[in-house]
Amino acid sequence: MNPSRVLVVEDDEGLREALVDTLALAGYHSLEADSAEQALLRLKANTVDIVVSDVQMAGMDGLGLLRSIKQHWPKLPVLLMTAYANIEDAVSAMKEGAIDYMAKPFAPEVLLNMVSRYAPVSNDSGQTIAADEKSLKLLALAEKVAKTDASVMVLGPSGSGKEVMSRYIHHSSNRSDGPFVAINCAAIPENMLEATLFGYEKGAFTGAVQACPGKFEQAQGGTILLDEISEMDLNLQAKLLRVLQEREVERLGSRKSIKLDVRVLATSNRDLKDYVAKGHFREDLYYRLNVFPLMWPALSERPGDIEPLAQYLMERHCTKQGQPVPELSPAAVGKLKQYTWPGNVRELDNVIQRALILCQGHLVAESDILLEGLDWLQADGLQTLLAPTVGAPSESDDGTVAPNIATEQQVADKAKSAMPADGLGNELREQEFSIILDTIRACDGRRKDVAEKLGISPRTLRYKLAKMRDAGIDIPV
Ligand SMILES: Nc1ncnc2c1ncn2[C@@H]1O[C@H](COP(=O)(O)OP(=O)(O)OP(=O)(O)O)[C@@H](O)[C@H]1O
Repeated sequence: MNPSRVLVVEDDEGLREALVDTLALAGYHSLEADSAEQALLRLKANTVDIVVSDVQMAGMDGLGLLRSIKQHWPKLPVLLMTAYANIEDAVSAMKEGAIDYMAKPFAPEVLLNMVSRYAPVSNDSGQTIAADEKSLKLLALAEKVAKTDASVMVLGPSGSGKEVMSRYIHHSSNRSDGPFVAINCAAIPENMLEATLFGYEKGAFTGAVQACPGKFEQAQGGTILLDEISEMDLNLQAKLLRVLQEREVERLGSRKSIKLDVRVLATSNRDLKDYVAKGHFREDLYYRLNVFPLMWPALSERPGDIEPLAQYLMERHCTKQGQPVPELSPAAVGKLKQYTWPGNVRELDNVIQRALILCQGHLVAESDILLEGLDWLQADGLQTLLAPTVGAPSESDDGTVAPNIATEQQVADKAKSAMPADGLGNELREQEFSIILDTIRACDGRRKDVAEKLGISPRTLRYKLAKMRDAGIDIPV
């Protein structure tokens, strides 16, 4: 499941960060460059799937960069960003091989729509690991329902593998040759979700400088996954219901109906029935989506999956980094099996990445398995533990807590890499996370109220929650 890689070239640091955040929320990995010259250096050292570049930059401009890319990497797609006043430049750049352009300012979703046309979010192979009897039974059931065109609602706790399960259904269905289009309803700003789902015509809203098909159209002949559907606002739920009933969609700003041949899957980690009872989710939409409900259990309820999943995750990371795969010692396996995994498979993934950094030689020892809450406090500072094998502190301040020391990149750069050793930064982050958790509880899970109370935008809150989930923290719903 390697995410597609995007090289973002922008000399305005604030805008560059916003672009990278938007792409990260949607599941992309980004490389950054603050000039065309730096972009060329990055391209020499890294493989990327698409370049998103500003046109107006000091030194070599975006057009110069485009020409150089077309000369050295003719197949690499280049998407340009330009100010309105310079649109003519951008249009002539398209003649030179740019795939498209975006006029600034543009909505995050315009960026995501453009990028996703040339670089899918992940090149997932659809591999689903299951060994526990409970999981195997559920997969057999999923396979059965996959052969029908019924809507399926996959329910389960955060990080348990609901998206993996949804992909499994798609790959087992008669639509497996068609596209699988996933959209995270919680990660897209509310005012852009409608345009993202249904598409829009040129001029439908500010920033819609060209027509764009929506996710439903992109999923024609395949499957659409509406991830975290419960986070969709009630007005949009009504519109979605109409699309599902009529099996046709109208782009924003258009009266033309487009017939749909799309299978719909949805996920939620909420108790949706209760959510319906509280008036947050439409009952009619619930029944339309819930034709076949599948409960994907927490990892602790299927302990037989823990060891094979750990093995698979180790192989996944090592293969990606071209490293030999170490063995899990029996004591390490024992420790993994005894833990309760509140953050489910996503937390297991974090633990495995940490273990790969810590392990010496070909065996993952029990002491390489650091579990949140149990080992973090007692580890006497990981810096000490890591000191013999890794170097200087990382510069990154990505809002993660101390446990999230082992990103994939760090595994790659094992010899050079380091955990964030700045204890104060970690403490602050932990405090921030605990304030967020307290506020979620105080607001009874209502994300809008939480954002308001914290004085941050809902989008920033979603970003922070995504980071917390990635760090294996269970977010109350
Ligand atoms: N059965 C599985 N086989 C292989 N990988 C898995 C499996 N289950 C989960 N994973 C991995 O665990 C991580 C989390 O899985 P996924 O995103 O599907 O969870 P989720 O329940 O949809 O999470 P969220 O509720 O936060 O959206 C992913 O990296 C995924 O690859």
